[in-house]
Amino acid sequence: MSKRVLSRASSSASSHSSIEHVRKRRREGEGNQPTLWFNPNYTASAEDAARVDADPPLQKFLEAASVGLKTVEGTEAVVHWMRMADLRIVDNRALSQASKRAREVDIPLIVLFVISPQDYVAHDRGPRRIDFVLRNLKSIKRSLKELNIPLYVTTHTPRRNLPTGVIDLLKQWNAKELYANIEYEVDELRRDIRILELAKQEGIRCTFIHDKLVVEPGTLFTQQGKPFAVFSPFHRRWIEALNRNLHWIAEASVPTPNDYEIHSHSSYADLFNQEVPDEVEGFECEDREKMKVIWPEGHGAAKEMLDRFLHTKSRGSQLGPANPLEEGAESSAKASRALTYKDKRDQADRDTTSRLSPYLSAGVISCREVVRATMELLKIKRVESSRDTSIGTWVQELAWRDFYTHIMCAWPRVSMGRPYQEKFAGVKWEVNEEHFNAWKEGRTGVPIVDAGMRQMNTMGWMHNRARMITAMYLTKDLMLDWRLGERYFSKMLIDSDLASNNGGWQWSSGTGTDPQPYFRIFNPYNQSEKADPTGNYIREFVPELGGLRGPDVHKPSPKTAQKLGYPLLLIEHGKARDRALRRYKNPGME
Ligand SMILES: Cc1cc2nc3c(=O)[nH]c(=O)nc-3n(C[C@H](O)[C@H](O)[C@H](O)COP(=O)(O)OP(=O)(O)OC[C@H]3O[C@@H](n4cnc5c(N)ncnc54)[C@H](O)[C@@H]3O)c2cc1C
Repeated sequence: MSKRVLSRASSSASSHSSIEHVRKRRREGEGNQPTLWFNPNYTASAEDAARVDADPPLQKFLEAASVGLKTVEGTEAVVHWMRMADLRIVDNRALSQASKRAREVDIPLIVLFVISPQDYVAHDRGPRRIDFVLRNLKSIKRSLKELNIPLYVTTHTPRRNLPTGVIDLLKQWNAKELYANIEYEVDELRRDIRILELAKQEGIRCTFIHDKLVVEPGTLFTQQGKPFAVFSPFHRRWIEALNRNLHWIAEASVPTPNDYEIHSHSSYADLFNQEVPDEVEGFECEDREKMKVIWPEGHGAAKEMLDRFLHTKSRGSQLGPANPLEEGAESSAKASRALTYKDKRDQADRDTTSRLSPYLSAGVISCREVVRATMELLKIKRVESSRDTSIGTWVQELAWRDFYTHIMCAWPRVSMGRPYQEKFAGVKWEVNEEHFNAWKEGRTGVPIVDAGMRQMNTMGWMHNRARMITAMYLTKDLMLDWRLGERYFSKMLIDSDLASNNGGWQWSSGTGTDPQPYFRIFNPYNQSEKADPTGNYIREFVPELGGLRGPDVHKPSPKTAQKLGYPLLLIEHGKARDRALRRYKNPGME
């Protein structure tokens, strides 16, 4: 097992001191290769995490933003800084406001995107996610050009002086107005606090806007005035507050075109000629052509996928790596996947869910637009989010998306490699590279686990139920550290989102906010029958078992497995379950 994997595979006191040691030696940007010779801290100490929780970066950022400059003079352009989670022109709040401001003072609008490879390393981003960003940027660049708005894409390393780089660009363009949507991750908030400081010194006004979520963080509180740590009461407040404030999901206007003269402007005309790179060094996407077919870029594609989810029924043909916009789906509202979601969503053997997560994670479509679409479908004037209806159940998933980002903002420790429930920091994990590799490659001998992992390796996406099953198998059956799985998912998923991924992993490992304690341990075989009643999911992704029918496909006997060249079990579920219960009950003990 590599040193890096080992260092994250244990949270004992001795391994902490070795992490500290490595941390001291490896400083950001150290060495001569600025892009790749960079090793961020993966696991904060309990003390550091507690300090950050006590004074969360979002709070500090909002305070810094509130004392920023209110007026500026002599600006020649307005800049919208587009980020990793707002890659769209339609219904983009900061872009819309930047455009309004540019029209108000009759100056051009410039859109900026900064590729920051060290941030991608720090967040365990994978090549598919980065490639998806680049593909979307190319599409946005074309659309913005039709509005005479340049999109300027630049690459910056090291990340520690990225704020200076951005402010220098603004100075170069004589732009004293900067607009951006807020990114809620700890590193990004700290970066933006620095931007605010530098901007103030340089007479630049910054406007940061909430855009990622349906309900912004810091809006919902318990009766005791605390952030919610449990989903059900959070969700009750979420839907109640949303229906009282429907303007929260109002559409932001599309940007107004710049004057055509910008194409002959001495400083800005060249910005149109600069190309979006095809790839980022260190993040070359080997299966790009396949990803382009399964996950076509652009708001138009996202909108079409949403429409199909709302108006067409699920198809077995969409089970694997297929083009989601293929012709042939029957169009009938009654057969809509959205209207059968409540009963069918856990089924992985058809495209029962929307598959919009890559688009929502990268902000190719706004979460507000998808909520509005559910209201239009039902022809209602309020948001439906009850568990009793299919649309309501689907909207509730969007509330989960909000919830996990709210959790990260209130308890930033979770994104610093710490469990939400600190008492589980000492749980004894196995260190077993062979088992970890078998899990990653889908060779555990448990068909539903292997199908899920192979689906992600093939498609860059995994069905939600399979994510839960595979994550729980890693942490409770193989007893391997949840952070190893979190990191592997993040690198492989095209929809990787720090808050949702972390929330999903901490839910599955029992270290998170979930009131159900650690002793919820999935039986993977029972789960398999529910998630894959036809067995088609397993047969699609585990071709060795393609000829099996009935219960055998969920649990082939050792003799059958051997005959078919399918791996034998790594561990027996009953024994693994006992071990997990023992270790969670007594953190630190064998
Ligand atoms: C271990 C684990 C890791 C995960 N990692 C990610 C991740 O990196 N990025 C990500 O977007 N989702 C993640 N999820 C949540 C969920 O699995 C995916 O959002 C969902 O499978 C995407 O498919 P869909 O778009 O068809 O979802 P639908 O069922 O159509 O749901 C609609 C949207 O709601 C949101 N959503 C649905 N379920 C969840 C959930 N449990 N938590 C948060 N948001 C949700 C997504 O934005 C999704 O696109 C993870 C879940 C687990 C258990």
